[in-house]
Amino acid sequence: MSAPTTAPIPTPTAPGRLPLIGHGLRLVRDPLPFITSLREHGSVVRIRIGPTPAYVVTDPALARRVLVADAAHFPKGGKYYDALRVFLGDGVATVADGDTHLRNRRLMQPMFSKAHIAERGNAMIDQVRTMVGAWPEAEPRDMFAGMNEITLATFLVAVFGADLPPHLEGEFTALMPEIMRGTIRQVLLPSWISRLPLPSNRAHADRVARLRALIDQAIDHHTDATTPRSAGAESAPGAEACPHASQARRRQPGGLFETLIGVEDQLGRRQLQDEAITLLAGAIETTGTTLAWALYEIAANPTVERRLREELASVCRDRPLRYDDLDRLPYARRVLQEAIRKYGVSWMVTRTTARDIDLGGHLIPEGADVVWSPYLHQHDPSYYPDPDTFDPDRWETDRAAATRGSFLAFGDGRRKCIGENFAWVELTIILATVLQLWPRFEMTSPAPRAQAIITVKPDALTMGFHRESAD
Ligand code: HEM
Repeated sequence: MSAPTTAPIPTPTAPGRLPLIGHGLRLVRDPLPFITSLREHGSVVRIRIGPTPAYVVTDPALARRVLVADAAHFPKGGKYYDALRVFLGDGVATVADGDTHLRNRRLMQPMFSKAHIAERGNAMIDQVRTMVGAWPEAEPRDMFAGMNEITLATFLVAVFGADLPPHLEGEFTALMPEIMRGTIRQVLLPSWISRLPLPSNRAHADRVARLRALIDQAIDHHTDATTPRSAGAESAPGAEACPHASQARRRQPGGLFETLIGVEDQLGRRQLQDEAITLLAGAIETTGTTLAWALYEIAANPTVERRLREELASVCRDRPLRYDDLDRLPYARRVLQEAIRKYGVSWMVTRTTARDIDLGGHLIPEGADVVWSPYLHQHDPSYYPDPDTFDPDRWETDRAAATRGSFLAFGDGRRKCIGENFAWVELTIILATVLQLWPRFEMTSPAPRAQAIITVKPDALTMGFHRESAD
């Protein structure tokens, strides 16, 4: 950060502002065209959400300054995170920047190391095979809801182990969409309305309380299920190199959450609950939406489908997918990356300014909301020619260089997505398993429109799956 040495560049205000609501209506009615249109007006553009100004960063190099180089001056905070905290508590995604965030993030990081995820890989594959294999043939499936269900179940198996009582998974599945809707309501409405004793506010609070109780049961179940080994038991080769080696010796391998339970004395039970809820909220819809879009694009692009199936057949032959196969599926990775690029998945993420600050010559006042948008950058034609075209080959090494650091789907810097490694593993497992178990699938609804709510989701998308291929 540096104080401006010349007069600040005047920051343009986006056109179409209405009295009282500012750009609120455009953000609700057509958020994606609106947010991508801001690039035409400058690299930092002022919008108004109601009476409050917010500064949208349209240049990915400046977004990186916000997230990395000048991150200390652009902390997380503001109304949006206050509303999320009602649901997520002080989990790693919502807790303010500072020592607590750094410490908790450091304690959580080993949970998502490649080695720990690899230990859960085959259990995740089993779970996905069971669910995807049970789909009734040819019956139209709602892909957004269906993919969220699978990502939730896979996440639970990875994090808490394979033997959670079935009622927990069922209740999580029923509660999460309602809670997400209630949370959006609270983010959008003035905070005094969220505090009124309205039936909708009470119902939201009851659901959040129920989710907390379920999470607590999952943690207890996990702790009970992990029995101590006998004193003389051999440890796994290489276990000493792992920072959680003593924990691994004490317990049978369970889920990824084991590493957090191992530091419960440092975090406390309430914090463990907050972290589990945060991970649940961060993990499900992001990956579920990506998969729904990827399958839609595959159904719409026969060449992409053929290349995916050829790659999978060359690696697995006729046997089921194994964890070790995942790194040998580069085309599947490019397809998934392109689905994430084309559809966002996050379209609006916020920071506040800790002081008056110069950003690319624009003076942003202390306490202002600053918006950055992976979706906006990933649709910038100067980095992604023909951005509305689904083109997995743009991620081939020689062409990918042209994106020059503008791919910010997982964020960057100190608040970068902690679940990125996990997301790639889970996405690849689910995509490959659907292709292996269903030789043919097709759209059974008209082409969906992208709808920006929490993630950029399809407004309506159903598909049918068939055991016989077309030829
Ligand atoms: C396609 C999948 C995913 C995408 C595109 C995605 C995207 C993001 C982005 C953009 C951020 C940064 C937000 C910010 O800077 O304010 C983030 C943070 C986060 N993500 Fe993800 N995410 C994905 C999957 C996951 C998964 C699977 C998990 C959990 C297993 C997860 C957990 C989190 C958490 C806890 C944070 C907050 C990190 C912090 O503030 O320190 N995400 N994610």
